[in-house]
Amino acid sequence: MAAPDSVAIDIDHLKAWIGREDTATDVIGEDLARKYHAMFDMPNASPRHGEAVPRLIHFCLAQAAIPTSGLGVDGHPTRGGFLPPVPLPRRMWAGGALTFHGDLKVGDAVKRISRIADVTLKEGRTGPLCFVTVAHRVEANGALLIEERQDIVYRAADTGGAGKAPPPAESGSFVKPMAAGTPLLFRYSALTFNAHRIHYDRPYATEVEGYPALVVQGPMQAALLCNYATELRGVPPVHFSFRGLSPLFDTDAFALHAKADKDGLALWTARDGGPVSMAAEASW
Ligand SMILES: C/C(=C\C(=O)SCCNC(=O)CCNC(=O)[C@H](O)C(C)(C)COP(=O)(O)OP(=O)(O)OC[C@H]1O[C@@H](n2cnc3c(N)ncnc32)[C@H](O)[C@@H]1OP(=O)(O)O)C(=O)O
Repeated sequence: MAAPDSVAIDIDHLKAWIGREDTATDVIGEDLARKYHAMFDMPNASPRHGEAVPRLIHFCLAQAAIPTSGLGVDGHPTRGGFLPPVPLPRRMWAGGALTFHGDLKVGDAVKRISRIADVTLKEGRTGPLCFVTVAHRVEANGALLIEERQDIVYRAADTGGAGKAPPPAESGSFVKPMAAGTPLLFRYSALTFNAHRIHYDRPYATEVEGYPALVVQGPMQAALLCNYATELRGVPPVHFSFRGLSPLFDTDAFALHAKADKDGLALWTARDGGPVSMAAEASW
């Protein structure tokens, strides 16, 4: 992709999307619960009707069934519908913060109400960044169960200037080695109905967006960390937040790290010898 010298961004036009709403519904089936557990090698391989499902499984729910002809070059729905038409080519999931008011369960009829909460322009070390904040409310059977802030970032085309490498991550008090690998990335993209090509199309990820390999999904790293927090404490967190600090690639061996902090657990992913990729906080 030819990197434009500069991209004109009409932030007032993009801010006109603030307040735009979208509502979608779904039902948590036994099939999804089974596949989600299998994808992450979790115990309880066949959750039954009425059983609680893992935190963050809702990223798989109520995804927009946009016709394939309605996808843009990056595999996401063409911008300018619910999400504003940000003219920067490279989208990433930057982070999020969630409060859980209760458990989602197999069989729940789920409604997600999403609203564009903010659109901001920043200058990062890697160039211009346009953040779109989406506020989601997830209800099941009429009760509010999840309040979520989702941060999406759009970046300029790669110009080869990645900047100074961040320092290596420390090791946690608890460490769980992981291997991403393409089958896991594929399964996560498929279960979330997310066709973003940086996660499965290696020529696109490397030659067009300029990454060294396939990019490990941010929400998947968050889900792995949230599952790890649940495993360490024995109960799922009430508050969970996460922020992507540097990309993680499918070619990396990486680990989940955790340590106690004053509010609960600090968690992070990092490739062996590499910087923090996804930093998270869990509290109960
Ligand atoms: C699914 C899916 C997509 C994905 O899953 S993509 C993979 C997951 N995401 C990532 O791997 C993101 C990793 N993070 C980065 O690559 C960099 O942090 C990023 C976002 C490119 C920004 O790096 P910069 O070095 O250019 O930025 P600075 O650190 O200089 O910060 C500039 C200002 O931006 C704010 N900021 C930075 N990162 C974040 C963040 N993650 N969340 C919120 N805000 C962020 C930072 O605070 C600075 O703000 P000031 O107000 O202080 O200026 C899919 O698409 O569906």
